[in-house]
Amino acid sequence: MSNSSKQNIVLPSLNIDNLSLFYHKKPAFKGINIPIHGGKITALIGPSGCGKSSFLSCINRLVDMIPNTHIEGNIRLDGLPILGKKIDTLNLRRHIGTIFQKPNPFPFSIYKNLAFPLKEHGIKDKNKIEYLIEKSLKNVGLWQEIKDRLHQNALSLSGGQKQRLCIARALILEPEVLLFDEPCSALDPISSGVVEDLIASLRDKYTVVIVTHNLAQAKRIGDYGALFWTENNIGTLAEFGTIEQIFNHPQSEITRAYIQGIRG
Ligand SMILES: Nc1ncnc2c1ncn2[C@@H]1O[C@H](COP(=O)(O)OP(=O)(O)OP(=O)(O)O)[C@@H](O)[C@H]1O
Repeated sequence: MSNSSKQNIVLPSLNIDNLSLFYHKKPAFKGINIPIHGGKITALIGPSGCGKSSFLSCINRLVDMIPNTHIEGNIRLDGLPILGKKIDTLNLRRHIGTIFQKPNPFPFSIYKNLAFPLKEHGIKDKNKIEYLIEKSLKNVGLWQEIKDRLHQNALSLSGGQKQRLCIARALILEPEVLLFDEPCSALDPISSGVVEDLIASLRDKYTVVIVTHNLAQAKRIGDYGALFWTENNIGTLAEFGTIEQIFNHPQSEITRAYIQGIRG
């Protein structure tokens, strides 16, 4: 689906209902309720260890790969439950792309990095693959920069280019939801700005959830914000609201103190 046609469809929401995650029976977070609005950017903020990354790993079901984990509660994507053993997680991750903190291109060519997920999902037609590679690189503003070096090793790219390639690799499967786990924190300030602008440009085309330690970034690009906190070493949700509410009219004393840099 092209980005222009995406603008005409309703993007899926994610409903997080009383979600708890346990590692080896110990809760990482408990009782999280968040409505993640379709086509908007929801920024997850909060101190280290309060469960933000673990929360993302429940949405994309990467948590299934960690032994001795247990989830309680529900996550619904466009109303459909996505937890449970019967869900085809490979197919789910076609709809929910993830971009990690450290740009992690595979150690082979730029072309193969982008062709790999397509082949994994059964797309083998060379013309279609080349069309989708060009489209996804254009979507992240990389096409002009690297169109003449598609067969060079992706590890030869700069840090910012690598991260944009990883975003292109997520976009190539045409997901509706994108999860970003501190996508700028390993980048220099200029590359960080380029990637941040790119994420902001995805608003209205994808449902975006971003974990960031950079409060200014959350304020700049978020539509909604969720402050995670810890009580007795267990993650909780201190507050969810519009970014305007979180930063200018917080309802919780914890949020007020965290935003002002007094706590956390
Ligand atoms: N694979 C794991 N096995 C056991 N415990 C884990 C695992 N991953 C995370 N945890 C624990 O779960 C809690 C939440 O960690 P998580 O990384 O989700 O927090 P975070 O808010 O994303 O932190 P940061 O901002 O530092 O990335 C922590 O106590 C952490 O030690």
